Amino acid sequence: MSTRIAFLKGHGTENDFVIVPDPENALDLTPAAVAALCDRRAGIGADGVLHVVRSAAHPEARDMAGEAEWFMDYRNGDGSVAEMCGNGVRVFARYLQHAGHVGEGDLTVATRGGVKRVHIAKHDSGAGDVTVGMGRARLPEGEVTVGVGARSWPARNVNMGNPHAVAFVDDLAHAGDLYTAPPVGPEGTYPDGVNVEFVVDRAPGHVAMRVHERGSGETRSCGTGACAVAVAAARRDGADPAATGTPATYTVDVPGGRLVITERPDGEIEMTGPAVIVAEGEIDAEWLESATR
Ligand SMILES: N[C@@H](CCC[C@H](N)C(=O)O)C(=O)O
Repeated sequence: MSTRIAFLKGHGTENDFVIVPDPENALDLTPAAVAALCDRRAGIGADGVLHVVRSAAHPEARDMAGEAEWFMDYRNGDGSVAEMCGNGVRVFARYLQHAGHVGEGDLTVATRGGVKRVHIAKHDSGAGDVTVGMGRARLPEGEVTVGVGARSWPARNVNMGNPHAVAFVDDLAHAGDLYTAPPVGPEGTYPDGVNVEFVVDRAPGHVAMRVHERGSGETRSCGTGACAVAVAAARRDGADPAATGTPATYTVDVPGGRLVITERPDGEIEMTGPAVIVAEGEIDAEWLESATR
């Protein structure tokens, strides 16, 4: 009988992940293995993989081991590595709770974007029950442009640890089928690729978005994207918490649900939403090996 690798499946506002617990970092999770796991027809299917490793056992996280016991080694569905995944951190925390590594309340998670503080609420407030401190947004100078077919829009360049281009549009249908990455200019602005958000207004402090994620295609939600959208919407609306001392809160509807984002006067951004574990199982190691050959 071939070796089995334990996995779980989870999602946050339908941004879905294969979770692979590997505390001692013993698995060789190559880009091809990640892509095989995320394949929605031949694999388990997901937008990305959450490789769960003890910080002390991962070369990229060892420095954070004193602050956070667990490292989220996040990979996009095509096997590429990303700096951060906002929904991923919330689902990662839910997994740690599910596995009995942590309880409700506060915890820390090491990511490539630094140590993130997470709070798992005892009761769902209605907005979902896992909150993550996402850190500060960076707003690099210079306007970018996003295009779809014959249309193009000015967009805001927002960095949430990972890169985003946020375009306000009249109708989310104008984003088209999003089967391929929308072109973003000027060329060379995002040498490592970019996540692109299309946004419409729903009401004051309430927007809706679609996203094309670097490395995953169109997804049903993107946490870092929703934060980038909230910050872009706040600046467009003349709200700058650092300047006014007043927090700015935006409700961001995504195809897979709703996220609530608050930017505090110190610049810290908090995101709240649901995070769910839906299944557990075993991967056939031989299949994974052959799928990556
Ligand atoms: N879905 C994620 C973002 C995942 C990484 C992104 N595709 C990238 O390459 O930057 C989120 O919830 O933030």
